[in-house]
Amino acid sequence: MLTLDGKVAIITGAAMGMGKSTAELFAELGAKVVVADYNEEEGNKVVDSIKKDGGEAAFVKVDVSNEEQVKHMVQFTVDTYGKLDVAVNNAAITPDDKPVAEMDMEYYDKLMAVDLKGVILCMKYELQQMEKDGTKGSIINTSSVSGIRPQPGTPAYIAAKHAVIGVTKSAAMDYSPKGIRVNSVAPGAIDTPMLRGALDQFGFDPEEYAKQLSMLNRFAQAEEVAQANAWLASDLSSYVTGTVMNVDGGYTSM
Ligand SMILES: NC(=O)C1=CN([C@@H]2O[C@H](COP(=O)(O)OP(=O)(O)OC[C@H]3O[C@@H](n4cnc5c(N)ncnc54)[C@H](O)[C@@H]3O)[C@@H](O)[C@H]2O)C=CC1
Ligand SMILES: CC(=O)C(C)=O
Repeated sequence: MLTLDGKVAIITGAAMGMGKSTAELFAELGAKVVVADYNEEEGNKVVDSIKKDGGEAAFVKVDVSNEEQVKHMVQFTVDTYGKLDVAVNNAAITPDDKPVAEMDMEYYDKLMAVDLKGVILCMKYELQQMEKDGTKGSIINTSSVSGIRPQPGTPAYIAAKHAVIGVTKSAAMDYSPKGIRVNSVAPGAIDTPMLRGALDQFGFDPEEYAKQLSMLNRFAQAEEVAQANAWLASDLSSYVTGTVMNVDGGYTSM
């Protein structure tokens, strides 16, 4: 049976979207959850709702692009729940919206700092903690179908999401001998505030876009990505490391 009973998990970007659904599902499956986000108000609402449903959760404010704050996030987790077993490095900002020759380099720097450096910083301190404690943990980094099969006009996001897959494989290679598994998840079109924002930005019709981006002809709900995260976090995936799990309704096979 899939259970996260007894595990302590950090989920970044857990105030909204897939991070929120992942935090809620992990708590339902028995994990103690650290909801990590820079949106304090929404993050605390997620904690309150988990606690109301009988789960265990705590909020920590973090900007994942800030090394000191990421270090604090991991220390907070250990101070609050005594250890760290699982991390879902999911926080990211919205894709850019112009081809390379028109790139806004200020937004490029901002996006890279959150969507790539943020994932690396989180792994750095999570791995240090797991190594120190001898924990055979599981780390899941959120990439995207954009890390495999690019969409037009989003070069910075595509670069970051490809690199998330690369750095996941690098960490898997270095830390699997210690029993720490590192995988990435590549969501397709998932109905979250980020996707709705991107559709607005490009003026795409949601119904048409869903058909183009999925064999199933629909957007996924955030819970459907949370389910993949839960499996990778659990002992049921004990022989899986260094992989990319596509949760995209078949898009990358179309
Ligand atoms: N929605 C979609 O269709 C897809 C999303 N993704 C990826 O899935 C992940 C989650 O995306 P969504 O749930 O759609 O996004 P969302 O925009 O709904 O939620 C992102 C969360 O990250 C937080 N966040 C942003 N920057 C942060 C920072 N610097 N430090 C801490 N927290 C920060 C936000 O406050 C928010 O709670 C992201 O990595 C995204 O790139 C990948 C493929 C498709
Ligand atoms: C937001 C995102 O990652 C998409 C639409 O690929």
